[in-house]
Amino acid sequence: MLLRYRVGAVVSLAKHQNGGAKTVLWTSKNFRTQSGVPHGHFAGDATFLQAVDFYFDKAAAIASVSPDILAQIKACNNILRVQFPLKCSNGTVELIEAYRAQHSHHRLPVKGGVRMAPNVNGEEIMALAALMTFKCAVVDVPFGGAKGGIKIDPTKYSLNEKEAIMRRYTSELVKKKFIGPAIDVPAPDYGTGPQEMAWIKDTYEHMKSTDINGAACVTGKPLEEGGIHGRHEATGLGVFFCLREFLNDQDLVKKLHMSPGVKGKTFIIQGFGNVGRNLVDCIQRAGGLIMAISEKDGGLVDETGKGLDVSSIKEYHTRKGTLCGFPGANTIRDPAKILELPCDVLIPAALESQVHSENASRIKAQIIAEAANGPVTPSAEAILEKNGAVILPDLLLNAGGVTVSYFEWLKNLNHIHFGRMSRRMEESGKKVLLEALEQEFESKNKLSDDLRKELVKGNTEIDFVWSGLEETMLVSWANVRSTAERKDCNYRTAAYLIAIERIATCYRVNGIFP
Ligand SMILES: NC(=O)C1=CN([C@@H]2O[C@H](COP(=O)(O)OP(=O)(O)OC[C@H]3O[C@@H](n4cnc5c(N)ncnc54)[C@H](O)[C@@H]3O)[C@@H](O)[C@H]2O)C=CC1
Ligand SMILES: O=C(O)CCC(=O)C(=O)O
Repeated sequence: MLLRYRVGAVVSLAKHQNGGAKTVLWTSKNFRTQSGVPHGHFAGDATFLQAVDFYFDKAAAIASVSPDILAQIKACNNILRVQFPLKCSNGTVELIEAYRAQHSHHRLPVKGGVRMAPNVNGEEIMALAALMTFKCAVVDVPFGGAKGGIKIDPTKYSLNEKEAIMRRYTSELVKKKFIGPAIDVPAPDYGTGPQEMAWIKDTYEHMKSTDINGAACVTGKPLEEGGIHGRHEATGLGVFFCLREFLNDQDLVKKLHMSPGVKGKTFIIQGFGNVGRNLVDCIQRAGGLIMAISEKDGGLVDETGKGLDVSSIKEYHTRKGTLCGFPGANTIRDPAKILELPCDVLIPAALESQVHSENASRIKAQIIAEAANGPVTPSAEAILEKNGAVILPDLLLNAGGVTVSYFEWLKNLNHIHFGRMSRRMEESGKKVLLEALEQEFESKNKLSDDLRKELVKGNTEIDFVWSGLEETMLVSWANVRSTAERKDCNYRTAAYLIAIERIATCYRVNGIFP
């Protein structure tokens, strides 16, 4: 497969020495040779970056966009690679390797998570950054795409060491102007969460103490640090909203010989982290049956036919740090095997390239819901689709996270939380209305205090967030569904097509500087 790269705004392969940090501002061109063996590459499959390029090209072929603009949209603009020393708790010094890729600046700031994983490499981060560009465009969130990665296994480092790594990484981003509320806004991803985001914010604010919008330099922060209610659950909930729409669609499920609805459907989830844990709650509440869950070191399979007891499993997982050995289910040590068990919906919620050319033909699920980024390779997609399965693609399905990050960023720029100005006003308006109705109808059966409270309740921040998230996911899904129908293509191609045409419009309308 041919990969075309463009030299981005950060051009020369220049090395700087600063305080022990070796910084290389790479062109994308020289990246492949320098970054080593791409993570997740199964023989016979495209690498993650090749996969994103492949999916892009497939949609580009049916887009009404000129080849020169397509080349611009496809290219990764900047990639920053830094190496810096970490003074470890045992007194030794370790070299840490980290990245930030900014794929597209057609909208600013650029946006995307930062992951911590042992297999992080430049190509992977470029693929993830490109996905962020297309994801934001699909759900109409006004950001360009970016992604960061730190090549460590976070479970092997103490809290103090992780803090030092995150703060140094942030300081490198500040020095290279790769972070800021109007420039580039990181968020949580695989292996990171609110604590890491708090360190990013604090470091940024120390280095940029006059930036009144400093809190908006990162999203996914703890609530006390300017985070927003609901960001933690947002990705899982967004996945659920889309999946629920698909399963409630009589015409679509009929084609899979299924009855409509979530209730009674069987689900398998790979990865019990932020996305997976929040998602299983939504599925269970809607009557879905969780038949198996896998983690890195093994997973659990239901033996009762009624679905796993998820709340007990969560408690066990939090306490033991593993799923294995949970008494109420069958432990399977090889997590890869769990993907192949019978179910209606398989939800990969861990890493890329998990369903590949070698295992795709053994997948029994008819619906693959991509909660993770890039879990299905192009070869696997071809096999799954040939076998009649439907794939709900990552760039639509897991966009709930960045959607709520957008709300958090807006909240930080506004310096006020959603609902603060309106909640009591809504409540007093509704009270007046209720009292007027009661007087008018002289109701003998007055409303109970509880019902009255419920009826007059004004909207709080979480009400705004859920409403905005549901609206975004449902409108985006409807758009992807109708585009797929109109263009006679799969949902992934439809989502890429929507993204490409939106970004192309942006170039057309704004022009190209200079
Ligand atoms: N956190 C977020 O808001 C968003 C995350 N995503 C994507 O969702 C995926 C998961 O992210 P998070 O849940 O945030 O990460 P996380 O780090 O909270 O959880 C991921 C879990 O997957 C497990 N895992 C790793 N390899 C596995 C394997 N082979 N089999 C089974 N389990 C395995 C890990 O042990 C970990 O518990 C990633 O692809 C990420 O890029 C996408 C959009 C937003
Ligand atoms: O919340 C964000 O800004 C980005 C989340 C993310 O990294 C992703 O959607 O893959």
